[in-house]
Amino acid sequence: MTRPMNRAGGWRPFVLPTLLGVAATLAGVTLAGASGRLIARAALRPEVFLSLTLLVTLVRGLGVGRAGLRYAERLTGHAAALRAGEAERAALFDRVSRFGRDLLARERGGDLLARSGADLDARQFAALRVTLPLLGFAGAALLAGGWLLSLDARLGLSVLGPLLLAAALPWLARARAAELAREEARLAREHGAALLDALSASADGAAQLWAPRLDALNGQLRRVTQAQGHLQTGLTLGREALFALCFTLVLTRGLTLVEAGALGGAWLAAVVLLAASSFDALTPLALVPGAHAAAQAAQERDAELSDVQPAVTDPDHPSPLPPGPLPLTLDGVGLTRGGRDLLRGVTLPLPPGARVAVTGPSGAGKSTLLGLISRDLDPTVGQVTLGGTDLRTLALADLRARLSLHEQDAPLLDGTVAENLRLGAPHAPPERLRALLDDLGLADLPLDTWVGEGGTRLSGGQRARVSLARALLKRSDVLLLDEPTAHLDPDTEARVLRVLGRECAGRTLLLVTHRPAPLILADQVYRLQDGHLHSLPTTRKKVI
Ligand SMILES: Nc1ncnc2c1ncn2[C@@H]1O[C@H](COP(=O)(O)OP(=O)(O)OP(=O)(O)O)[C@@H](O)[C@H]1O
Repeated sequence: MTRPMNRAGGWRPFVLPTLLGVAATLAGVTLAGASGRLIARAALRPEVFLSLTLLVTLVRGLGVGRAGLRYAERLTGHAAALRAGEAERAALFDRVSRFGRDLLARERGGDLLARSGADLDARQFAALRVTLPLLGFAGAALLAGGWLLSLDARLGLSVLGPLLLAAALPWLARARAAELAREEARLAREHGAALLDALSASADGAAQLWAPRLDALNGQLRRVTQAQGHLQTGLTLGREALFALCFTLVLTRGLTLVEAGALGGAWLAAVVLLAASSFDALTPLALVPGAHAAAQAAQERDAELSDVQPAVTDPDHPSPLPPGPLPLTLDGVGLTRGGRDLLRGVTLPLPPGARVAVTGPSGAGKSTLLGLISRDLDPTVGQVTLGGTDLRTLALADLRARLSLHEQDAPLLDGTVAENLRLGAPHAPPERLRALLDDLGLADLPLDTWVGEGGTRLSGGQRARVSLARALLKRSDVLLLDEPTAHLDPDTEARVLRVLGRECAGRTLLLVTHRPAPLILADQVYRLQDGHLHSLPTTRKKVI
């Protein structure tokens, strides 16, 4: 699937900057010609300098006007590109958010970063880096070529021939330039991903394993950059050689015309400078194939993502959810994951206020069971219902508003403790946040503590309790808690369980745990093994 470049903003915002850019190029070419004529006229007959007022004004006007046009082109061009980028960014966020964490199972962090960095840059500036130079050059070639052809056919061809040949050089080198641009983008993504891996593995010394990989990637990137430099040098040399040819041909033909009286001496300088400045308009063309390839590659990567279906999708016409606590039911749920039948015919009724715990061996699918309820994934057979309605027919946002989820690895967002807590309860007063943290044994953790990426600046136990507090603060009907007391010493665990007992009142609780202590919260305990749920006897005691 291909889309026009700068799809989100369309091409219209780039019309004005492109016209301004072309006008600036033409002003430059005309300025060179007019200056040549002026200098030559003034040098040949200084006494008539005053009669050249019109020419002087034109040269001055073009000098100032060209700078003004170029400035306006940059201003409007970048504004248009940034606006297009803004729309692209929003569209990208929309696409990425449909996948949620699934995307990280699909591609690495470095790839994901490239989507919003290099890819976006390549696409949003495509019009300025590709279309504008091409049109600018076409305008310059038409103006210079047209005028010179009208003066003398051979004079015109002396300029147009080398000029078009020089323009063909980047076109001839386009395959190589595209190959290098794509390779550079690929290596930069690889490098970003390897760097993130190395950073996250740095604590256990495993980063050393990445050092040779990073070195190798650096070396490859250097070689690609050198190859790009060589290509550009080759193109520059070719262009200069053709300019030298053009200059010789124009001068030879021009002098012949002057000698024959077909061309005024003062016009010769104008002709030569006009030819020279037409070659200037060629300079940005050398980067066009690379910029075009980079934009195309970015677009292909984007299309690839657009063509992939996320694990769960929002229904087009979601069913409404009645207010108030609703029964949640897993009804004959089967799930095949990674080629394995992880869950088989699992049925679990969770009426409002039910308190259920699930235990079972590692890898049995306990967290996956919670994921089916939060719709991180859908069952292969059977259904999960809320208030009798299949979750797949509910808007994801509606469903998730009814749930609080504490995950096993308790991921926090890079921000303060208070910011993390407020994700669950945006309007909770600081006193409520403080009191809950104190209850959970986090009296020493100030609300303005910066938790770092993923919460890495906190201990495992602190991170788990901040995540738990976030889940509890959210006023939802259903609490899904995955290992709520992991990382805690027995005293702290007992304290946390007391808080949970209090905060779960009137809410449905489904907790997953390997530890015996949290089972005290449950009215019903199940063991998940070999894909089946087995009910276990419970002896629920009062949580102290
Ligand atoms: N994103 C994924 N894609 C494919 N398979 C996955 C994915 N996440 C987990 N699995 C697989 O699903 C199975 C169940 O994982 P799950 O995390 O639900 O087990 P668990 O019972 O919670 O284990 P533990 O007690 O160790 O936390 C595992 O075999 C795992 O490899």
